[in-house]
Amino acid sequence: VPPKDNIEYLLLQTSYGKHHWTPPKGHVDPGEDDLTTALRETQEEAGLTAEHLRVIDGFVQQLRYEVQGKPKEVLYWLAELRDPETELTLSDEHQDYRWARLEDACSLAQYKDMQDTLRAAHQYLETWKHKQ
Ligand SMILES: Nc1nc2c(ncn2[C@@H]2O[C@H](COP(=O)(O)OP(=O)(O)OP(=O)(O)OP(=O)(O)OC[C@H]3O[C@@H](n4cnc5c(=O)[nH]c(N)nc54)[C@H](O)[C@@H]3O)[C@@H](O)[C@H]2O)c(=O)[nH]1
Repeated sequence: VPPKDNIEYLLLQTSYGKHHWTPPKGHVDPGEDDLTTALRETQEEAGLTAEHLRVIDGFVQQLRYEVQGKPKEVLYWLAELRDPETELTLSDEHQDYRWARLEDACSLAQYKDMQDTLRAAHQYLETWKHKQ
C-alpha cells in the first residue's frame, strides 16, 4: 500500500565547496529560456531527460540570494518522474543524491528560502493531486 504522503523530492549534494544539497539547477546559457535551462541541467546533473519527466503546470518559485557578494536568482519548477524506478546518473559536480520526503528534504536543504520553496511545492502538490 503506498504511503499516504509518498511525495519525494530529488536533492543533489555538490562534490565541491560546502557539499550543500539542492535540486538540479544551473546557469542559463546564452539564448536559452529558463525552463529549457532547468531541463538541460536536470539531464546534465541527474541523467533525467524531458521524456522521463512530466512538468507540473502552474508552479514556479523564485529564490534570490547572494553568492560572493553578487546577486543570484534561481527559478524552480516542479516535475514528476514518470517512472519512479528510473536510475539516476550524476555528473562530476555532485557526489550523492537523495529522494527525500518533505521533512528530510528540508533538513538536507539547510537554507530557509529553499525550505520555504519545498513546503510551498508540497502544498501545491497536495491540491494538484486531488484534481488529477
Ligand atoms: N571547485 C569549486 N567549483 C565550484 C564552486 N562553486 C561553483 N563551482 C563550479 O560551478 C559549477 C556550477 O555550475 P552550475 O551547475 O551551472 O551552477 P549552480 O547549480 O548554480 O551551482 P553553484 O554551486 O555555483 O551555486 P549554488 O548552489 O547557488 O551555491 C552557491 C552558494 O550559495 C549557497 N546556496 C546554495 N543554494 C542556496 C539556496 O537555496 N538558498 C540560499 N540562500 N543559499 C544557497 C551555497 O551555500 C553556496 O555557497 C560547478 O560545476 C563547479 O564547477 C566551488 O566552491 N568550488
